[in-house]
Amino acid sequence: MPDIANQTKAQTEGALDWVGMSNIEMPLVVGAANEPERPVSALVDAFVNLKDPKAKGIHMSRLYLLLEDLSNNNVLSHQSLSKLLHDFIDSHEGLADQAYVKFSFDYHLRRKALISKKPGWKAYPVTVIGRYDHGKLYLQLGVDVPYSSTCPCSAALARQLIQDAFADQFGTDADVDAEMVHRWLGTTQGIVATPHSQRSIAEVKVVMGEEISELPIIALVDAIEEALQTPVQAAVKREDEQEFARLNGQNLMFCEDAARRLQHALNQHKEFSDFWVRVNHYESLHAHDAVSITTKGVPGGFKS
Ligand SMILES: Nc1nc2c(ncn2[C@@H]2O[C@H](COP(=O)(O)OP(=O)(O)OP(=O)(O)O)[C@@H](O)[C@H]2O)c(=O)[nH]1
Repeated sequence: MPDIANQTKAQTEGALDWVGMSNIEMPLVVGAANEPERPVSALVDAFVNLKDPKAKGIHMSRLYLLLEDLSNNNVLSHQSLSKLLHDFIDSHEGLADQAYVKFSFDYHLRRKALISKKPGWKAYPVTVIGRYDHGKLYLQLGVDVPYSSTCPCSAALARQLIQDAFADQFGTDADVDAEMVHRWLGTTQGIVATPHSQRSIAEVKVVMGEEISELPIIALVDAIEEALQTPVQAAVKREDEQEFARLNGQNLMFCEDAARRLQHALNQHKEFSDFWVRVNHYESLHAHDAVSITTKGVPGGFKS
């Protein structure tokens, strides 16, 4: 059989940064810290550099078959990722000395309701990137976390309308009957305006330091949800919805507030040597989004 990659030379010579395959469909078993191993349906990007300017091309099938082996016989973990990248390079002796792989999948977690504690599934889009670069291993974990954000400005404007409605109803200096006020507060006129809120998504990427041996997916999701306080819910009874309303009211957030909360929380996690955060508030006031971006500020690290 003709073997173009091995037997012919490049028509135009030149080294290439990355060559490989994108969007390979593949089932995988994911091994994350503090969770049982879990099957997922992944899309995979696999690349090596082509350092020989005269070589016709890389051997895509070798990368594919190494991924096949991971899919069938192993679990996606820190260790298997590191081995995979080394195998990518070993399979391209003389052609490549750098390797890159990216796995994208939804990772389902059981999350408990706020008060009733009823469990429900939530799917978190996760990316795991591994790169073997000039003898150094680089591992990145990314997750998108949906949450609710209520506008602090809108809340203040709504409070003012409520104060005005109160003055209209009871006057400003008369003695008021507490029982009447209590009853009035329970009517639509008592809460005459409500602030707007929106479903929002925090996109977070972290670089995993060398001390991390298991994928910290749950720790990262927990850190983000703990910082924001208003993650979207799965199973919801009325007591849970009421608690969600209270949490929204007590955690009013511009996109700047959300990004700063995440910045502060991720700075506490020393095992993440770098981070990048993009907060997207899909506004209900506007047809456009409010966005803020921040990084840890590591020299040579993530850029906004
Ligand atoms: N390098 C390269 N291969 C491509 C591309 N598009 C499709 N292929 C195909 O990928 C297939 C696998 O290539 P190789 O890994 O070299 O296959 P092989 O020669 O059977 O495998 P080895 O014996 O391990 O070298 C070949 O049939 C190529 O034609 C491309 O853009 N670049």
